[in-house]
Amino acid sequence: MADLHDIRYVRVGTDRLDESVEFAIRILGLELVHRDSDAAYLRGDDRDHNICYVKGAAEGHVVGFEMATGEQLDQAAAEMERAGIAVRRGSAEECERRRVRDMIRFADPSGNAIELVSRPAASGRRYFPSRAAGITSFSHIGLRTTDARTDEAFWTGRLGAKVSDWIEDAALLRIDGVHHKVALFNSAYAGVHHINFQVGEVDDIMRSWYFLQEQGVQIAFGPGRHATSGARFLYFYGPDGMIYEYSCGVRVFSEEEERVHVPRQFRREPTSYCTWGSKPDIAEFRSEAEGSIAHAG
Ligand SMILES: CC(C)c1ccc(C(=O)O)c(O)c1O
Ligand SMILES: [Fe+2]
Repeated sequence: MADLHDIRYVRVGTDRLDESVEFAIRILGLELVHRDSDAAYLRGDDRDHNICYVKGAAEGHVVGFEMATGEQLDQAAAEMERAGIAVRRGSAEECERRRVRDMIRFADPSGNAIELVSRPAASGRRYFPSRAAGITSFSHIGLRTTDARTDEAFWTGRLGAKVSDWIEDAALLRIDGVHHKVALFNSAYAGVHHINFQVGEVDDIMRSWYFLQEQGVQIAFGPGRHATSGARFLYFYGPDGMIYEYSCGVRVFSEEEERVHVPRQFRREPTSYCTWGSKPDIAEFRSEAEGSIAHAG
């Protein structure tokens, strides 16, 4: 079973490259690290980059995870091939574009493109935010799933993730002490649902809430507090309908807490998503059956 060290990057194919970069800098507060005609690399922490916007929506969404060693990467590739999963080794050019030494690529059962990488580039320059959003790190992604139970089995059985909690059948998955690095999100199609950045404190969330509204940015959900991780949150829309989340105070398990933690089952109801009473403006919640999250008090 693979042992994912950490989430590393998201690659977002877009037909609106300039707009996405502008939004990431002016609204989100990310630092532009590199830009060429086909791609733009941005970050919200000291790593080389966290998001790479790639020219062309056909490139789709890709999530990259770091393996601690090249040997572990090779082992993960071999294990997955033995299990009948189609694994492709990245070319030298693909590795260069991702600033990694080595990589493999495969899909989860929903069809989400996943990359495992070794020796991603470190950066000697500290993160220089483009706006005072208070971002401290890139932390997790919301990942669309068309079959939450099957994807959960893949992430836990093949990739070594652990379930921290469920909301209905959608698991919040951890790969280290942080409550989750992948939040499965029920959907009719695959792809990245949201990209999360941690901010320092709840004041950052509230300041951004006012700032985003002033800038005419559509708020998707919040400000609120997740029942599951305990994090205070704010979700908002960027270009192409991509959702970004700022949150702070996500639960971090100690080794002892991890050892004894039993995942909690939350029902699909408003208070499972937000203990403060905020209502989401998110398509999947709107299209829920009558009487569920979009409608219940
Ligand atoms: C609504 C999504 C899937 C969700 C649910 C819970 C948390 C959390 O506990 O922090 C999230 O971060 C989410 O994105
Ligand atoms: Fe999230």
